[in-house]
Amino acid sequence: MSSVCPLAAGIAVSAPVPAPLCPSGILLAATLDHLADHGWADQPLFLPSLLTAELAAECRQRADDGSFRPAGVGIGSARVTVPTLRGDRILWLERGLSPACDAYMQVMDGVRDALNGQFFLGLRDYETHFACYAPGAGYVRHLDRFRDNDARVVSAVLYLNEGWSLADGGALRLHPPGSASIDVQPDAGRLVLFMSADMPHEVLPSTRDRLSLAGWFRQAPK
Ligand SMILES: O=C(O)CCC(=O)C(=O)O
Ligand SMILES: [Fe+2]
Repeated sequence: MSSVCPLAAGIAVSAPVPAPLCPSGILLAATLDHLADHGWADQPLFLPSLLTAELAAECRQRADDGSFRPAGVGIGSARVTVPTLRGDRILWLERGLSPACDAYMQVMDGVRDALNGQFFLGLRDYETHFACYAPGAGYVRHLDRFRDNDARVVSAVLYLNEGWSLADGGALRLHPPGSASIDVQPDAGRLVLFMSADMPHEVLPSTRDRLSLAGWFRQAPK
Protein backbone atom coordinates (compact mmCIF):
# COMPACT_ATOMS: atom_id res chain seq x y z
CA MET A 1 0.00 0.00 0.00
CA SER A 2 2.06 2.89 -1.28
CA SER A 3 0.04 5.58 0.53
CA VAL A 4 1.66 4.58 3.83
CA CYS A 5 5.20 4.49 2.42
CA PRO A 6 7.07 7.73 3.17
CA LEU A 7 9.38 7.28 0.21
CA ALA A 8 6.49 6.84 -2.20
CA ALA A 9 5.24 10.15 -0.85
CA GLY A 10 8.67 11.69 -1.47
CA ILE A 11 9.46 12.07 2.23
CA ALA A 12 12.78 10.98 3.69
CA VAL A 13 12.52 9.35 7.10
CA SER A 14 15.02 8.34 9.72
CA ALA A 15 12.93 5.62 11.37
CA PRO A 16 12.37 2.27 9.64
CA VAL A 17 8.88 1.52 8.38
CA PRO A 18 7.58 -2.06 8.87
CA ALA A 19 8.35 -4.00 5.68
CA PRO A 20 4.77 -5.20 4.97
CA LEU A 21 3.58 -1.61 4.86
CA CYS A 22 6.29 -0.44 2.49
CA PRO A 23 7.22 -2.85 -0.31
CA SER A 24 9.74 -0.38 -1.77
CA GLY A 25 13.03 1.02 -0.54
CA ILE A 26 13.24 3.72 2.09
CA LEU A 27 15.82 6.45 1.62
CA LEU A 28 17.06 7.50 5.03
CA ALA A 29 17.36 11.16 5.97
CA ALA A 30 20.99 10.43 6.91
CA THR A 31 21.65 9.30 3.33
CA LEU A 32 20.36 12.58 1.91
CA ASP A 33 22.37 14.54 4.50
CA HIS A 34 25.55 12.68 3.59
CA LEU A 35 24.93 13.31 -0.11
CA ALA A 36 24.49 17.03 0.59
CA ASP A 37 27.64 17.23 2.76
CA HIS A 38 30.01 14.98 0.80
CA GLY A 39 28.66 14.67 -2.74
CA TRP A 40 28.08 10.95 -2.27
CA ALA A 41 26.25 8.58 0.06
CA ASP A 42 25.62 4.89 0.36
CA GLN A 43 22.85 2.99 2.05
CA PRO A 44 23.26 -0.75 2.69
CA LEU A 45 20.17 -2.95 2.39
CA PHE A 46 18.23 -0.22 0.63
CA LEU A 47 15.80 -2.61 -1.08
CA PRO A 48 13.84 -5.46 0.50
CA SER A 49 16.01 -8.57 0.02
CA LEU A 50 13.30 -10.35 -1.96
CA LEU A 51 13.23 -7.63 -4.62
CA THR A 52 17.03 -7.49 -4.71
CA ALA A 53 17.11 -11.27 -5.21
CA GLU A 54 14.55 -11.08 -8.03
CA LEU A 55 16.53 -8.34 -9.77
CA ALA A 56 19.76 -10.30 -9.34
CA ALA A 57 18.20 -13.44 -10.82
CA GLU A 58 16.82 -11.46 -13.75
CA CYS A 59 20.15 -9.72 -14.35
CA ARG A 60 21.94 -13.10 -14.32
CA GLN A 61 19.38 -14.72 -16.62
CA ARG A 62 19.35 -11.89 -19.17
CA ALA A 63 23.14 -11.73 -19.15
CA ASP A 64 23.28 -15.48 -19.80
CA ASP A 65 20.63 -15.47 -22.55
CA GLY A 66 22.60 -13.03 -24.69
CA SER A 67 20.46 -9.90 -24.11
CA PHE A 68 23.38 -7.79 -22.85
CA ARG A 69 25.61 -5.69 -25.12
CA PRO A 70 29.10 -4.28 -24.53
CA ALA A 71 28.82 -0.85 -22.91
CA GLY A 72 30.31 2.17 -24.64
CA VAL A 73 31.92 5.41 -23.57
CA GLY A 74 30.84 8.84 -24.86
CA ILE A 75 27.48 9.88 -26.30
CA GLY A 76 25.79 9.99 -29.71
CA SER A 77 28.09 9.70 -32.70
CA ALA A 78 31.14 9.93 -30.40
CA ARG A 79 30.16 6.70 -28.63
CA VAL A 80 32.76 3.91 -28.85
CA THR A 81 33.26 0.52 -27.23
CA VAL A 82 36.69 0.17 -25.64
CA PRO A 83 36.78 -2.85 -23.27
CA THR A 84 40.12 -1.77 -21.75
CA LEU A 85 38.44 1.46 -20.58
CA ARG A 86 35.01 0.03 -19.77
CA GLY A 87 34.42 -3.72 -19.64
CA ASP A 88 30.81 -4.18 -18.55
CA ARG A 89 27.96 -5.56 -20.62
CA ILE A 90 24.59 -3.88 -20.18
CA LEU A 91 20.84 -3.95 -20.85
CA TRP A 92 18.77 -0.75 -20.57
CA LEU A 93 15.53 -1.05 -18.61
CA GLU A 94 12.20 -0.11 -20.13
CA ARG A 95 8.88 0.01 -18.34
CA GLY A 96 7.14 -3.36 -18.71
CA LEU A 97 10.34 -5.42 -18.92
CA SER A 98 9.32 -7.39 -15.80
CA PRO A 99 7.41 -6.88 -12.54
CA ALA A 100 10.70 -6.67 -10.60
CA CYS A 101 12.12 -4.00 -12.94
CA ASP A 102 8.86 -2.03 -12.77
CA ALA A 103 8.93 -2.21 -8.97
CA TYR A 104 12.51 -0.97 -9.00
CA MET A 105 11.67 1.93 -11.35
CA GLN A 106 8.79 2.85 -9.03
CA VAL A 107 11.13 2.87 -6.03
CA MET A 108 13.54 5.11 -7.93
CA ASP A 109 10.67 7.48 -8.82
CA GLY A 110 10.25 7.86 -5.06
CA VAL A 111 13.98 8.54 -4.66
CA ARG A 112 13.72 11.20 -7.39
CA ASP A 113 10.83 12.85 -5.56
CA ALA A 114 12.84 12.78 -2.32
CA LEU A 115 15.88 14.35 -4.04
CA ASN A 116 13.72 17.04 -5.64
CA GLY A 117 11.90 17.68 -2.37
CA GLN A 118 15.14 18.10 -0.44
CA PHE A 119 17.42 19.80 -2.97
CA PHE A 120 15.09 21.35 -5.62
CA LEU A 121 17.11 19.70 -8.38
CA GLY A 122 14.39 19.64 -11.04
CA LEU A 123 15.05 15.97 -11.77
CA ARG A 124 12.68 14.77 -14.47
CA ASP A 125 13.45 11.14 -15.03
CA TYR A 126 15.65 8.20 -14.26
CA GLU A 127 17.47 6.07 -16.82
CA THR A 128 19.03 2.80 -15.74
CA HIS A 129 20.62 -0.36 -17.07
CA PHE A 130 21.60 -3.76 -15.76
CA ALA A 131 25.36 -4.18 -15.82
CA CYS A 132 27.54 -7.26 -15.59
CA TYR A 133 31.31 -6.95 -15.18
CA ALA A 134 32.91 -10.33 -15.91
CA PRO A 135 36.04 -11.28 -13.92
CA GLY A 136 38.86 -8.87 -14.78
CA ALA A 137 36.54 -6.21 -16.25
CA GLY A 138 36.42 -2.69 -14.79
CA TYR A 139 35.70 0.90 -15.70
CA VAL A 140 38.52 3.43 -15.60
CA ARG A 141 38.24 6.71 -13.71
CA HIS A 142 35.57 8.96 -15.25
CA LEU A 143 32.73 11.42 -14.65
CA ASP A 144 29.14 10.41 -15.46
CA ARG A 145 28.10 13.76 -16.89
CA PHE A 146 28.95 14.19 -20.55
CA ARG A 147 30.91 17.27 -21.67
CA ASP A 148 28.22 18.43 -24.11
CA ASN A 149 25.10 17.22 -22.28
CA ASP A 150 24.40 18.23 -18.67
CA ALA A 151 21.22 16.12 -18.23
CA ARG A 152 22.73 13.71 -15.67
CA VAL A 153 22.65 15.20 -12.18
CA VAL A 154 22.71 12.35 -9.64
CA SER A 155 24.13 8.89 -10.28
CA ALA A 156 22.55 5.93 -8.48
CA VAL A 157 23.86 2.37 -8.45
CA LEU A 158 22.13 -0.58 -6.82
CA TYR A 159 24.29 -3.67 -6.33
CA LEU A 160 23.04 -7.22 -6.77
CA ASN A 161 25.88 -9.39 -5.45
CA GLU A 162 24.97 -11.79 -2.65
CA GLY A 163 27.88 -12.97 -0.49
CA TRP A 164 30.42 -10.48 -1.84
CA SER A 165 33.71 -10.31 0.07
CA LEU A 166 36.60 -7.83 0.06
CA ALA A 167 38.78 -10.46 -1.62
CA ASP A 168 36.41 -10.45 -4.63
CA GLY A 169 37.60 -6.91 -5.53
CA GLY A 170 35.17 -4.91 -7.67
CA ALA A 171 34.83 -1.89 -5.38
CA LEU A 172 33.41 1.35 -6.69
CA ARG A 173 36.27 3.76 -5.96
CA LEU A 174 35.09 7.35 -5.49
CA HIS A 175 37.56 10.22 -5.75
CA PRO A 176 35.99 13.18 -3.91
CA PRO A 177 37.84 16.33 -5.00
CA GLY A 178 40.25 17.40 -2.24
CA SER A 179 39.89 14.31 -0.04
CA ALA A 180 40.99 10.70 0.10
CA SER A 181 39.40 8.12 -2.16
CA ILE A 182 36.61 5.90 -0.82
CA ASP A 183 35.87 2.30 -1.74
CA VAL A 184 32.24 1.15 -1.77
CA GLN A 185 31.65 -2.60 -1.79
CA PRO A 186 29.05 -3.86 -4.31
CA ASP A 187 27.02 -5.82 -1.75
CA ALA A 188 23.50 -6.99 -2.63
CA GLY A 189 20.90 -4.31 -1.85
CA ARG A 190 23.37 -1.47 -1.34
CA LEU A 191 22.45 1.82 -3.03
CA VAL A 192 25.11 4.41 -3.72
CA LEU A 193 24.30 7.96 -4.82
CA PHE A 194 26.75 10.60 -6.02
CA MET A 195 26.76 13.85 -7.96
CA SER A 196 27.27 13.00 -11.64
CA ALA A 197 29.16 16.16 -12.62
CA ASP A 198 31.62 16.39 -9.74
CA MET A 199 32.54 12.91 -8.51
CA PRO A 200 35.29 11.10 -10.44
CA HIS A 201 35.00 7.35 -9.88
CA GLU A 202 36.11 3.99 -11.22
CA VAL A 203 35.10 0.35 -10.99
CA LEU A 204 37.95 -1.93 -9.88
CA PRO A 205 38.23 -5.35 -11.53
CA SER A 206 36.76 -8.28 -9.63
CA THR A 207 37.36 -12.02 -9.47
CA ARG A 208 33.70 -12.94 -10.01
CA ASP A 209 30.82 -11.56 -12.05
CA ARG A 210 29.75 -8.23 -10.61
CA LEU A 211 26.06 -7.38 -11.14
CA SER A 212 24.34 -4.03 -10.68
CA LEU A 213 21.73 -1.57 -11.83
CA ALA A 214 23.50 1.66 -12.74
CA GLY A 215 21.39 4.74 -13.38
CA TRP A 216 21.09 8.50 -13.56
CA PHE A 217 18.52 11.04 -12.42
CA ARG A 218 18.27 13.65 -15.17
CA GLN A 219 17.25 17.25 -15.52
CA ALA A 220 16.15 18.90 -18.75
CA PRO A 221 19.46 19.59 -20.59
CA LYS A 222 20.38 23.28 -20.54
O1 LIG B 1 28.95 -0.07 -10.97
C1 LIG B 1 29.45 0.89 -10.38
O2 LIG B 1 29.85 0.83 -9.22
C2 LIG B 1 29.61 2.21 -11.13
C3 LIG B 1 29.31 2.12 -12.60
C4 LIG B 1 29.65 3.38 -13.34
O3 LIG B 1 30.48 4.14 -12.93
C5 LIG B 1 28.93 3.71 -14.56
O4 LIG B 1 28.19 2.86 -15.11
O5 LIG B 1 29.07 4.87 -15.03
FE1 LIG C 1 30.18 6.04 -13.78
